[in-house]
Amino acid sequence: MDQEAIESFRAQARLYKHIFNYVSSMSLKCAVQLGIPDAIHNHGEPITLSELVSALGIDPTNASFTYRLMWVLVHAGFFATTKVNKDEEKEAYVLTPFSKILVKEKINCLSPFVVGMLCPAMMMPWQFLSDWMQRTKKSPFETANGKPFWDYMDHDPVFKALFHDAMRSDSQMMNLVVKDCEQVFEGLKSLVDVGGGTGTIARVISEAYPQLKCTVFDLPHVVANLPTTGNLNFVGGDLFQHIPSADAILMKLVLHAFADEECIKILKKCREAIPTKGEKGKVIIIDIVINVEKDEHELTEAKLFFDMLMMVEVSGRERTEQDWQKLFMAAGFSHYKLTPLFGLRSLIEVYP
Ligand SMILES: C[S@@+](CC[C@H](N)C(=O)[O-])C[C@H]1O[C@@H](n2cnc3c(N)ncnc32)[C@H](O)[C@@H]1O
Ligand SMILES: O=c1cc(-c2ccc(O)cc2)oc2c(O)c(O)ccc12
Repeated sequence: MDQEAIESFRAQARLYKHIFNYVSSMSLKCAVQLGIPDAIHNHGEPITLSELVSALGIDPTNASFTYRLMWVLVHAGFFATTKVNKDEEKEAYVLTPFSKILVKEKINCLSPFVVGMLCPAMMMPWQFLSDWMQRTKKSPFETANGKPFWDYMDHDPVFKALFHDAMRSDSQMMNLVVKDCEQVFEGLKSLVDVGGGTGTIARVISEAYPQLKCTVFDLPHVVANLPTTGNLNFVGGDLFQHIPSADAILMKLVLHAFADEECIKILKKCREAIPTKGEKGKVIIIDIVINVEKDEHELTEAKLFFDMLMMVEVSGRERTEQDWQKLFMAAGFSHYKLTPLFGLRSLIEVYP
């Protein structure tokens, strides 16, 4: 075979891998729905195929399907295999760092994120992306689901629960870093978590800093019936209309859902809500900052995926540090301090 033909076949294999990347994500979703990470964890030692099939309540005649699912997931690194004992040929499955964060009893379990992000309402909009770019005014999400993201959520309780569970599980990971953020919260008496959802991150902060009065501010249907506990309370409203006053405003994964002009409006409202004189008064943003030069290839790829996700679902975008700086200055802020956190997010303190 000549060089050109060899290259074409290599390119074909790479192309097919990309075309069928969804097989990897959907197989992972299937594993989470079946409870495979929990079954392996609860077994307490490497689990053989027949033990796994039995633990999952799968009909033994379907064991070969489970074997093939595990084959692709082991190949992708979600699980690993080990020999049951040195002399035996028999293999058994174990968790890897990837699947350890899918075990339900772990505080940082991301299983709800897998199921929520891969639900039909989130997947269908991708079918309308090229159409939207060429001619449609409605966002891909609206074309696919009949309503814009937040309106649709108000009318579909199943989607609402899936999405908020996904965001809650993503926020739980913040437990791992909040204790390292003392200098961000020290000296503050009050904080409003704008677009704080059902209050996961505010609850973590209010427990870590009992002197801090924390308010979660979100759409009325999101915070309806959420009770005040200790130093944590909930207020419903629209962030474009009015933001409650406090020493600091927190916005985690909120601004990336909006276009630049909307972000400037929101930031101006935040500036009105905090003290603009003296030591206190800042906006704390936890969001993605794209840094192609500094980040590893895989991290940039994940951030670019989120950029596409924001475009398709809510007409938002992820930003570089320069993009963020422009927004802060346009909204009348004077300076900011950017601290990269672990994983995808950075923490930005923005001052009047
Ligand atoms: C991606 S979620 C982030 C939730 C939470 N901050 C977190 O990180 O888990 C964005 C939140 O913004 C809220 N939101 C969207 N539009 C809003 C508006 N106009 N006024 C108030 N909250 C809004 C949504 O209800 C949602 O809870
Ligand atoms: O569908 C999403 C996903 C996110 C999201 C979740 C977790 C991360 O670490 C980054 C991004 O954020 C969203 C969002 O802010 C929004 O307004 C709508 C949809 C999503």
